[in-house]
Amino acid sequence: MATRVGVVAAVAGAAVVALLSAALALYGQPLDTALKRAFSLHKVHSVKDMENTFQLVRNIIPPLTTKKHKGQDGRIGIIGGCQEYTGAPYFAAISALKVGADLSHVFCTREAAPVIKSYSPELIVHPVLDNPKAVHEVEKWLSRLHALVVGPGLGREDALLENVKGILEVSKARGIPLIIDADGLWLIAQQPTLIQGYRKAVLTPNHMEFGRLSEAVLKDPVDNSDRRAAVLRLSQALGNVTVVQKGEQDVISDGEHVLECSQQGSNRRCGGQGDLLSGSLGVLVHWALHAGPEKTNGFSPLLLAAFGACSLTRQCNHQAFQKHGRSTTTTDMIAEVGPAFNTLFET
Ligand SMILES: NC(=O)C1=CN([C@@H]2O[C@H](COP(=O)(O)OP(=O)(O)OC[C@H]3O[C@@H](n4cnc5c(N)ncnc54)[C@H](O)[C@@H]3O)[C@@H](O)[C@H]2O)[C@@H](O)CC1
Ligand SMILES: Nc1ncnc2c1ncn2[C@@H]1O[C@H](COP(=O)(O)OP(=O)(O)OP(=O)(O)O)[C@@H](O)[C@H]1O
Ligand SMILES: [Mg+2]
Repeated sequence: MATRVGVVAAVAGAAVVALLSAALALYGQPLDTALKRAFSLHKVHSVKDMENTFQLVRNIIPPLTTKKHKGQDGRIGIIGGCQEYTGAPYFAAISALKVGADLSHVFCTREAAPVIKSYSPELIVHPVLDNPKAVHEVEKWLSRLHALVVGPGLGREDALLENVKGILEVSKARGIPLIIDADGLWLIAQQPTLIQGYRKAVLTPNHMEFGRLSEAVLKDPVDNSDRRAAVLRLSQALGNVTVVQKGEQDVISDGEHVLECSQQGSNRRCGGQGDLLSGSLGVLVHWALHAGPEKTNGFSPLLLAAFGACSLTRQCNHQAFQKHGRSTTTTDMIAEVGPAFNTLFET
């Protein structure tokens, strides 16, 4: 299989950093250069790691039983959808359902709502995001939601971003897992303190978004020569917020470990694939946190969820490309969510 998992044994961070700092003081190297060296020394690539990680993802998938009521396998909220972008929140919300969530809510602007509703009768759509009481309108639903995906198709209008700031604050106060994507990451790049130290958050930047975030948080340009070190460093600087840098390989870190997902996809890069990823991740994060430590074997639940969502998105891309080639679109990928999920996780 074409997946490689690079598990960077990141060791008890503080002790290592202290040791390195001391050593570096002697040799006069910058700390981050040495950290990169140290972590690349600990890299392990093996089929066994890959299979172990897939097995842990399989462990977090809730069984389908006759005893459950609607909602138990996931109630996911998407914050996004404005005049320009209605496809992105739809892709994220429908992907959450196709992965296995029971209910998927979209909180969008008034004019985007009828459009998004018209794509699918399966989605619950709230036209509240440009309402002066948007924070209150979303907060009313938070006790019923297991995770929020913030950003697909949100746009960058100041008034909307101000409302989303409030939504992030009330969600954090309730301990709701947050997946921040697309224009949600634009907001975080303006104000990194909004997410600083919140360990139930996963950021899913593409190439551009990662550059903006890194420059905002670390105050220097990204070093693209070592993506693992760059992702690890950003996660650490954000106080161990999990970061997924999407690309030719997806690089995932919680500031302690680094995983790499290179599940075979295709060379087709149509828009919306990132939305499929963030919507899927909303469900998998809920499942991973709900599964508990005995199922995750002490591994970070968010890291496992991210690895699962990346593998799934890439497998959907691979399968859709087999059928549609260059004409593959995200809608074709969404049709592959069920079969791809079975291929990867239902053994
Ligand atoms: N159908 C829809 O409604 C879609 C809406 N989308 C939304 O569009 C908004 C903006 O997202 P973007 O991702 O375009 O914004 P970004 O500001 O991150 O990206 C800007 C542009 O950079 C380019 N780019 C990407 N990777 C690059 C690389 N490796 N090197 C150089 N350039 C690169 C892309 O062409 C992209 O258009 C978000 O709200 C997003 O959710 C997208 O999700 C796509 C689908
Ligand atoms: N060069 C690549 N080769 C293989 N897979 C890739 C490549 N670039 C991105 N991907 C995959 O595509 C998915 C989406 O990543 P991408 O960088 O396109 O996100 P995005 O720009 O946020 O997408 P969106 O259009 O939804 O906003 C991820 O699962 C990633 O693994
Ligand atoms: Mg995106």
